[in-house]
Amino acid sequence: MEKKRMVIESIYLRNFRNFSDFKTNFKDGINVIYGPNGSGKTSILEAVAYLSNPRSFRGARDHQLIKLGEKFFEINGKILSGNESHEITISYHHDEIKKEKIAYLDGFKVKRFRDIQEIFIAIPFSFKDYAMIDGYATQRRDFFDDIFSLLDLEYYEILRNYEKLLDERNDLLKEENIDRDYVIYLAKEMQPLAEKIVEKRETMIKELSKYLDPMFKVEYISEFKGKNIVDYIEEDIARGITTVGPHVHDDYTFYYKGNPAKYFASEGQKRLLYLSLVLAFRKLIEETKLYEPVFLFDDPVNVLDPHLLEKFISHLSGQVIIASLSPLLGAYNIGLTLEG
Ligand SMILES: Nc1ncnc2c1ncn2[C@@H]1O[C@H](COP(=O)(O)OP(=O)(O)OP(=O)(O)O)[C@@H](O)[C@H]1O
Repeated sequence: MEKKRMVIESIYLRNFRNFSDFKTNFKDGINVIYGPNGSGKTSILEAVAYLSNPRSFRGARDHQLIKLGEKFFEINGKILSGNESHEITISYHHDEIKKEKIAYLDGFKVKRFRDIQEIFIAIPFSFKDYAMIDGYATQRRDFFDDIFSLLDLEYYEILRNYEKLLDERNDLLKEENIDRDYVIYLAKEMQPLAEKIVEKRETMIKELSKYLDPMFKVEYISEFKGKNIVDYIEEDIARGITTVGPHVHDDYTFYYKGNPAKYFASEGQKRLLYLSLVLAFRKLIEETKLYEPVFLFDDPVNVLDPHLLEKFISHLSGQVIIASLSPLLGAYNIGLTLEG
């Protein structure tokens, strides 16, 4: 079956980050948004990604995306999805009276945000994220959770439901008079989801590993596996938080030539490892999905040396949008000034 190629043709931003009113076109193939620090390069990638998955890939809360002093933002994108033209608009309104996020597809209100992903998928990678190799477990979990959510929509749903229950349980555990029965009930609801998360992480890391450069290896270790959330109720009550689950101690370890990358790999090798992960993920999408998404890369030019950058660009196909401090040869360059 022919792949559904996804392309964003233009974007129009209102009150998004530093932009009051901004429009640009994109070409199919490689696009480079270039401009000085603070001109809004990453914000444009963030807006494109938001059209596909309405939350900031930088971890910002929605209200932080609204231009300071304003009460709403709106992102509008013209999309080519296979042979069809579509228009996606997402607006977020935030003031004392209401907080409301609405998505429209071709002028009609969308019931479930994930329906948009049938039309448009844009996958962001921030090359600064290679720091997660040395960083906290939570950064590594977030990195893989994002990737796995794109590879498997069921994983995304399970994770979302688990996190909702977790938030609710953690709020309850902080109360003075804890409703013990309900806290236990929530633990029991969370347990099967937690087990499924671990199972899916194990499967997907195996799949991803097939495409990783053989110099590198990534291992997923779940300390939660075999545990039951409900058994830790006393500790949870004492500490006011859910202390076990795949959100706590589960982690990923990277290896370079058989040794833990964190301690053995040079900075350049860690960057190469990150690049290899990105390309492995890309390959996996190519092999397993019936669509060709748009890839968004923040700052590869700063992180990769010219040789790696060339290698990276030679692997790219489909539509790609890169944020960079300077224009790149052979790309469609979109310049920004500091005013946006
Ligand atoms: N909610 C907001 N309202 C107004 N301005 C904002 C808001 N959020 C961020 N900014 C500003 O928007 C500008 C653009 O930020 P962005 O991270 O997109 O820049 P960039 O071009 O990617 O920079 P760099 O090259 O330094 O990474 C920054 O000056 C930032 O301080």
